[in-house]
Amino acid sequence: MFEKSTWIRLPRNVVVGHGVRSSVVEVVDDLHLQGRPLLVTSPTPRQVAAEPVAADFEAAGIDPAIVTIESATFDSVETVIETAEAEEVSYLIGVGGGKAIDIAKMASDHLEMGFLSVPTAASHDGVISNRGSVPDGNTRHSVAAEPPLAVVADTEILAEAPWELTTAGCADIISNYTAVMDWRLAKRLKNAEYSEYAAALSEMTAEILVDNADLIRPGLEESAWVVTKALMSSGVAMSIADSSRPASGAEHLFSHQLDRIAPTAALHGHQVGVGSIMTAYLHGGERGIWRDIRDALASIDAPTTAAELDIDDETVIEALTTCHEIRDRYTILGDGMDEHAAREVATKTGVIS
Ligand SMILES: NC(=O)C1=CN([C@@H]2O[C@H](COP(=O)(O)OP(=O)(O)OC[C@H]3O[C@@H](n4cnc5c(N)ncnc54)[C@H](OP(=O)(O)O)[C@@H]3O)[C@@H](O)[C@H]2O)C=CC1
Ligand SMILES: O=C(CO)COP(=O)(O)O
Ligand SMILES: [Zn+2]
Repeated sequence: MFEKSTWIRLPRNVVVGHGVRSSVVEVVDDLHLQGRPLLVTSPTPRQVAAEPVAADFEAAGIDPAIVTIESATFDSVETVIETAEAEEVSYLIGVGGGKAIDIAKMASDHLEMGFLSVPTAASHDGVISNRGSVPDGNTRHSVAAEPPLAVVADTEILAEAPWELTTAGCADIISNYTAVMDWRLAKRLKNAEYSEYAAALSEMTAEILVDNADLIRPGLEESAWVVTKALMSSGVAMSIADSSRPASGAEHLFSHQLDRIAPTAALHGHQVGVGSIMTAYLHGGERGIWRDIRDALASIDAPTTAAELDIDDETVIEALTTCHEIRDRYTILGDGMDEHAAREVATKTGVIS
């Protein structure tokens, strides 16, 4: 008997472009959302976008509530839940980088309310995804959550954000190459659940971004457009797979481990990019695509070395040799790298000196 089934959850409206911040109220109307929104934001995005969005609601005769969170923690999720209940809001709007959007996503899941995603940085592919990522004990990776009802990505705001946030988003996309290699390996060796459509979309997204690398330049709004479309496409791949597998392999394990052990972690996208150089080497050796990944990262000003991440060499080795333990996800790291092998791959790829 045929027993396969799939349920792909995606936003209904995705609005990307110059000045679309002022469309948030219209998008809410189009979704037939009633009542007050709670804007969930963090300090800088509050000034950049949440205050203007709140003013747009007020002008439309809707009184929005607003809560500012400082850190990606379950205490922040709790604060948002309490505020939503106290203010008697009907839906949430996450306005910010990955932190604010993930907190809004997790809180809306708990509250069984819809939420909208309004990114202020093109820094990660969780903007549209059905994954939420809030550190929980020793866990740093994402978990299943609701996707946003809509995404409103204003390229004017995204282009004015610090350039390194955009290069982090690019690196998060470039790392899809190795994520998909790991996924295929896990399918071959461990019969991991696999979606050819999601894998193809994820790889194609990385390819289109790399092919358009010459359009990705500081101060160019076209860059925000190219990167944001790629972030959306990668997030959709995760939703099709109902897993972060298409966009997260061993390079993400490496980054999650750095978040735990490095005294000051770098941006998520930058860490996974450097991880991807090394895991590409592990997949293909000298003749593999690791140089292409490194050169693509370098061409858009993303870090390619531990020094550029401001992380010391020994922390890189510790993360490489221990990160296979942090999640039940088979990758090229198998049951772990020994220290000599880790030092070799990190040195040969120039990640450490
Ligand atoms: N759910 C998912 O599927 C995914 C989730 N993620 C998660 O996303 C997070 C990474 O997101 P990231 O955006 O890098 O992290 P943050 O949200 O912490 O943002 C990084 C920094 O950028 C600042 N910022 C944001 N927008 C602007 C702006 N327009 N101008 C100036 N500064 C700005 C923030 O300010 P401030 O300090 O004021 O907030 C913060 O200091 C990680 O936690 C990662 O795990 C990543 C990929 C997928
Ligand atoms: O960052 C992600 C995809 O880019 C999400 O992956 P994780 O599930 O590893 O957190
Ligand atoms: Zn990522």
